[in-house]
Amino acid sequence: MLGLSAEFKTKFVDLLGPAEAENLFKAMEADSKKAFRVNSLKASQNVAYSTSQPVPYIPSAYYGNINGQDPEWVSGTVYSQDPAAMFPAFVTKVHPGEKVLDLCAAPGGKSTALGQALDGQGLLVANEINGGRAAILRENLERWGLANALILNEDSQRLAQHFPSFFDRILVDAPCSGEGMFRKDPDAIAYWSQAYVLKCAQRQKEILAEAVKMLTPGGILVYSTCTFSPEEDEEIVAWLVENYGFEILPADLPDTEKISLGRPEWGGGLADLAKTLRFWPQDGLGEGQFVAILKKPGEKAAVKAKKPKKREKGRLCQRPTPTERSLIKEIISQFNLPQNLQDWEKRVCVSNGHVFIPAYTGDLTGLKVISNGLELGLLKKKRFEPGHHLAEVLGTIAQTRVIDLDQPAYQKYLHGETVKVVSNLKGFVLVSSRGLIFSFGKLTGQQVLKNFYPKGLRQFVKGVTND
Ligand SMILES: C[S@@+](CC[C@H](N)C(=O)[O-])C[C@H]1O[C@@H](n2cnc3c(N)ncnc32)[C@H](O)[C@@H]1O
Repeated sequence: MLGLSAEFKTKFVDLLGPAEAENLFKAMEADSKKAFRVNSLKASQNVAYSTSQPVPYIPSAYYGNINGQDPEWVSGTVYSQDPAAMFPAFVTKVHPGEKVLDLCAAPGGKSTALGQALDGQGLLVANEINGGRAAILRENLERWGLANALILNEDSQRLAQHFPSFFDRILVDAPCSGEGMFRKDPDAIAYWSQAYVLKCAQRQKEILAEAVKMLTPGGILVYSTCTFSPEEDEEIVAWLVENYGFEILPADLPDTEKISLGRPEWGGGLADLAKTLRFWPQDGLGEGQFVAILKKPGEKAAVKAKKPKKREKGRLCQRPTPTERSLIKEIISQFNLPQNLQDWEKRVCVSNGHVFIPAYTGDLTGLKVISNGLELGLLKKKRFEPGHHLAEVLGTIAQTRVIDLDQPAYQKYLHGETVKVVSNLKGFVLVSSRGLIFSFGKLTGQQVLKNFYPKGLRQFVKGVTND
């Protein structure tokens, strides 16, 4: 038994009527639905999981459980996600080349989908206010093979000062009272009260007020929560319409019993609230979710990034010396490069030995940057060592310098051991298992594969998310 409070039950009996409320309470007692998305950016999407039960509407998404030790997860070929939580990024309808902000991004389920839709062109800014969660966000985005993401650990107010009217699309997947997560996370039940719902609603308005400033006129704001309370859903959307003149857009999904609509009567009678989406556990698609698509008034105008001052520019991007450049090239040129990295020599920067290709070249002064673009690797004394992020990005196209490990060798490698292999290759190679690239390694003359799987990730192998 979940132990729903009397206050919660009374509230939802009043809202839904006794019969429908009983359906909701019953569904909350059932097992949660598990699903995963397959990463269309990766060269091999050959996953060993069953794909016989697709999630409706979402491309390459299937019901089923995944294991965080499997090469599918470790190589960023799949992401474990609640099926209903796949919809906010899907209905954001990102196009390659756009500037997209995921304002409340960690652990990154929705950011992986937004970045994937950009297909290597344009910019994804993924922001998370909590430092520990921002670090996990970085791991998940790197694993996904995204080279064009700027990851920030900021508060929405400070972000808004840097990016006025800048983004074409913004997703605000807001912190909420989490009623839709009750069956996955019983702690959320203990935490729930009507006072907490109202506190969350206030925080959502504060975050959204900053998001509005960062959206270009005519831009798209997608607002989502994983909660059912109208104070955090329809009422918030009605507030956006009333205070900022947003237009509510339809999601354009074919009718289905598995997706319900927003309730105009729960948001002051605004008829267009019926264009918003509600996912209830009793509808059988996934956990609880609310999604609204909103268009900001005005015509789109091209907005350029704030240029860094000359002094800052030099600090942000120092070009490698000719010697450093040839050390980097010697390694990089051994691998096939995806289209968006062909011109890496023109864009490469060095900062404290870190060699990277920035996703964003505008002014970032004063912002907490977790990572900017693609980290190619590290310059050490007279050598260049390619980084893990690069291995994940190289996994997006076919490669020839690859050592594929069988299951026992793969397990050893994940735990940081060296493994013996039979190969004529020497030096840096990509390492895969079941054909899924997940790391760099270095082959010595003795056919020993030295381990380059990052130490921090070795502990995180079990850390599969399901947000
Ligand atoms: C619902 S979760 C986001 C889940 C995420 N979108 C995903 O799909 O993986 C909300 C996140 O917002 C963060 N958050 C809370 N207040 C914030 C703020 N003012 N600005 C940015 N993020 C915030 C929380 O730490 C939490 O990680």
